[in-house]
Amino acid sequence: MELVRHFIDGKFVESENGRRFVNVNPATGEVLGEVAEGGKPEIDRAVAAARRAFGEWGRMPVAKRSAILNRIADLIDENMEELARLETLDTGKPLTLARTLDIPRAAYNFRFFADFVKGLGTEAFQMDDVALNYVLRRPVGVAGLISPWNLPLLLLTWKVAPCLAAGNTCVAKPAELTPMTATKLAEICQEAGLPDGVFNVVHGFGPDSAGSALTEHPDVNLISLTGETSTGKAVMKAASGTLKRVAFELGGKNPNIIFADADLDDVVETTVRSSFSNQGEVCLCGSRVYVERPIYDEFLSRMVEKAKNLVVGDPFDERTNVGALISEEHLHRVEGFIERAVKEGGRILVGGRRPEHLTRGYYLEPTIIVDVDRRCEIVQQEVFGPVITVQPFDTEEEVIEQANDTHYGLSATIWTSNLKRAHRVAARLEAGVIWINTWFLRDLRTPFGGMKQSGIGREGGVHSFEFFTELSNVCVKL
Ligand SMILES: NC(=O)C1=CN([C@@H]2O[C@H](COP(=O)(O)OP(=O)(O)OC[C@H]3O[C@@H](n4cnc5c(N)ncnc54)[C@H](O)[C@@H]3O)[C@@H](O)[C@H]2O)C=CC1
Ligand SMILES: O=C(O)/C=C/C=C(\O)C(=O)O
Repeated sequence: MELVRHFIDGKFVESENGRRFVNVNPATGEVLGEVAEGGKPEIDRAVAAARRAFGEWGRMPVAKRSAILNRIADLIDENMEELARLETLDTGKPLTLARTLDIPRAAYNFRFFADFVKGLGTEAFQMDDVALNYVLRRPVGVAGLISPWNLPLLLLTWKVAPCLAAGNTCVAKPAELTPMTATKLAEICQEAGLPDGVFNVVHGFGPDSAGSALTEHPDVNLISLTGETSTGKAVMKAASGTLKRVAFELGGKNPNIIFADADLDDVVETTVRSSFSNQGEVCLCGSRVYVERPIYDEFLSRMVEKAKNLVVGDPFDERTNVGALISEEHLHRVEGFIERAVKEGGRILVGGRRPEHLTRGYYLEPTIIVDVDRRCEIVQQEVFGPVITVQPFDTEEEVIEQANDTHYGLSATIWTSNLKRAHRVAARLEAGVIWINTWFLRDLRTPFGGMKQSGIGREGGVHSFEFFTELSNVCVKL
């Protein structure tokens, strides 16, 4: 792609001051192109355009809005190959994953919310023969949607689709490391007939840039962010000046709890995925693996074997399982976690290095670390890379206590053939999303989000609409 531009009020534009930054392909380290670097002036223009468009879009009949959103979904499907290629160039993720997860889910996000909004109801309460209360639901206004680099189009559309379905307009601020599919989505929105100003994209950085200008803007009503926990804290402060409503999906340090009676073939196959898919750059990855002692050794030997056989390399090669990490800086960050884990007594069973056969790009071998203490940094902090720790446990009580012992609370996985135990453990885990004998199986009607420092609020189904709509109670005296 040549220059990646902003999309403001239906036009692809550069920044007023002409500033740009470079976009790097993490699989090669080569420059892919330049990106317009937005700041306050671009955010001001985009917010003004979104505010102007709000009246007409918010009042449009739901069926008409829904038809436009379904058209966007169709066009995402039609542009599948190009979108998948752009996502792989930007992120370094395997093309096979972009084709099977990221882009199909982006289309489905639009289709799902376009349909869901048509069945959305409200409440009514009768006070005997005295009065009737009914509730009006309406869009809130202009939303700021801030997304991360790991699943760029999937996570951007997870916000844009319900936001627009509810009748709001928005300014999206994609992650600076992965700008391309957001601008392609703008082209698609235009082709689908979305009115100018309803969806705007401003590229740029977070602090002192487009991100902070958006979160501080007095005419933005809502901020939805997916990103790091520390970013959530900064955005909350910035948004407090004008008391914006916020929804945050933040980091995770998710426990994967494996009891001895689980189906080990299934466990190993899925745990390889939940540890290393998308290079471990998924907030839902089960990076802390707890294994009941009787199967600990066998589990480890099978996992090590599988991890060694994963193909790390060129994301465009269909045989590749693990692509490149997002950036050189992130690769150093992940390597730093591994080094400190070893200093704290951890033992690397497999991986821990850059693959020797890859001389450029930001690759890391899938890594399994054992013999770590529960207080080690690697057990407590989100790494966001292809790195897991594995620890044995002896009792249900002990593993629940360890699983809950971080300040995160995003997701958890439980493996057992004893369903009574599975339900009992699930009820005690401090996590917003819990899987039993599976991982990353998503039903978009369900609440999605984190407890503790993993987030504020829930997205999905009616929960997205709770965030993206205002309610007014009307009390009528009978
Ligand atoms: N809970 C969840 O669903 C998910 C959480 N994440 C988390 O995101 C992180 C990886 O993504 P990154 O892009 O590095 O996260 P990040 O927090 O650095 O950036 C996310 C977005 O926020 C923007 N941003 C950063 N600082 C900002 C500020 N002060 N004001 C306004 N905007 C700001 C960035 O430009 C980017 O668009 C991981 O830590 C991961 O846990 C990622 C995906 C999903
Ligand atoms: O399925 C979803 O809606 C979200 C999935 C993944 C994340 O949020 C994440 O990695 O970051």
